[in-house]
Amino acid sequence: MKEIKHYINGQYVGSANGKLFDNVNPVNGKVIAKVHEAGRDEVDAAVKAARAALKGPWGKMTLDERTRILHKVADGINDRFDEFLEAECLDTGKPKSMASHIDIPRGAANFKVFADMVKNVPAESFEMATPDGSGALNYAVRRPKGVIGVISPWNLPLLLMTWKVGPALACGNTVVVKPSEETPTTTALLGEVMKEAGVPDGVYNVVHGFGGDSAGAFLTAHPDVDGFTFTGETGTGEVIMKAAAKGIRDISLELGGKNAGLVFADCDMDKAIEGTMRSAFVNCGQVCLGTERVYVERSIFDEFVARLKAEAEKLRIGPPDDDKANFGPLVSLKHREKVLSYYQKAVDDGATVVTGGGVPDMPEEYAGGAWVQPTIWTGLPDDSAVITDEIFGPCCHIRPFESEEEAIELANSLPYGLASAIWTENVSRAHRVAGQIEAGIIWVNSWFLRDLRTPFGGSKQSGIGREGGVHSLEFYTEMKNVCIKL
Ligand SMILES: NC(=O)c1ccc[n+]([C@@H]2O[C@H](COP(=O)([O-])OP(=O)(O)OC[C@H]3O[C@@H](n4cnc5c(N)ncnc54)[C@H](O)[C@@H]3O)[C@@H](O)[C@H]2O)c1
Ligand SMILES: O=C/C=C/C=C(\O)C(=O)O
Repeated sequence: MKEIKHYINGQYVGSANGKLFDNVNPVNGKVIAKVHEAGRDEVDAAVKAARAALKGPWGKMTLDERTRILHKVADGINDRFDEFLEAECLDTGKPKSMASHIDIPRGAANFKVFADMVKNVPAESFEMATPDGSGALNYAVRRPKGVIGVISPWNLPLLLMTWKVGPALACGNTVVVKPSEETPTTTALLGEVMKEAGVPDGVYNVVHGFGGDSAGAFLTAHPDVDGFTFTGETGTGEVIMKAAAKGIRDISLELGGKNAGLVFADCDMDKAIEGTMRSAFVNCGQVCLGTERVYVERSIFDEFVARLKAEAEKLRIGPPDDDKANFGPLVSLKHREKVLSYYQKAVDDGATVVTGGGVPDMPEEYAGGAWVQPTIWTGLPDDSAVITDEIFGPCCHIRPFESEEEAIELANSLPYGLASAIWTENVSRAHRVAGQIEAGIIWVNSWFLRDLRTPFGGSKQSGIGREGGVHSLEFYTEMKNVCIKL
């Protein structure tokens, strides 16, 4: 059986404690690899290697050399596109048609975009007067933050990990990555690409394992890590924030959401249906930006529900290799248990199940997989846990609203504030509503349309800080002001 090892100081190494855990294919429940679980020793070795590389070749490299190497990393991902695609789809079960358009290309783009960006960011300077009349000049320079701990989730594994590693390395930092225990493979494979591209040993390190009392906790407790960037659940974010407080380490947190879609009667219904379909069901609903609460203006409510139901029932469930399939399984049976508990809760709370609500019949070979039906509800009270909790499954609840004010109030009613989608052809309304929604990312007549130069992150309990564009550079560098008395 294939083994997935840590990548430390440019070498693949196993765990000294001999602990291995299963990597399971969610399409059929079969074990596809055994993964080494890091103990404190491996985490310590990875942090030491990262510190040494920072002081060594990586820290001494010119910006030109560094960014040229990062372009080679991007090219290396593209050269081995099929291997990355296969690995990502085995770990997650997601359709190849999706991963080949989103996950893998973004894995490469995350290196290119930030490599180019760091070369083009101006520094500040201020001239000032002094009492003696000679004046002074201030200028700011950016320096790498240091060793960065990267902790990433399973839903878009390569995309979300490289979204952090790309800018971190472009800014001259070194990293220790702890990928999700559910999806270790592409993060491990990237080590080979780093080596081939000429990234010095110790710059990119990977330790595998779980969160609490395992690699994740050991990494966040390690005193020689200078900052942490984390994407995952809000509750985990709180734990990591506490760990980072020890030693006053900086954090960037991209956390959970319970995003609202607002559909106004003046929308283009075709666009609203297409976008809401994607936002509720793509990646089997496992996208932090996804819409689990859909609010629709009363006059078009019945038509919208009927059309979304018709489209959801056209989704084709199947494994990654099925070219026609656009809907895969959830990431694991454990996650399915959670999603199904909300499907049950919806019924208990009096929902009308418009479509789905259970587990689809699958052929024998996929019976052990984490399959679940795309599901739409109406009729739930606003305080049902189905409406207030992030489910992270292929489901949404649709509720009518009477006025713009009510729609905004409903959208803002939860402690999350990650993303929102507004569907209207009225430009004034679009600006007005976008201005009042409490979320870090607002899409108007679109969803998950990404320009990597833009600020990305959540407000309220959906995160702290922004990544993307210069905001990533803000987090991954320390600014230093030099004041020269003339
Ligand atoms: N805001 C965003 O940009 C964004 C993007 C994608 C996913 N998410 C969120 O991620 C969640 C789904 O991902 P998940 O289930 O993998 O999240 P998770 O929080 O369970 O795990 C994320 C990572 O944290 C690690 N971890 C868990 N406990 C830890 C601990 N005590 N110390 C250190 N590390 C620990 C895990 O092993 C994993 O690598 C959802 O809530 C989703 O909304 C947010
Ligand atoms: O599941 C969450 C998706 C996050 C997407 C990004 O971080 C991105 O597109 O950069």
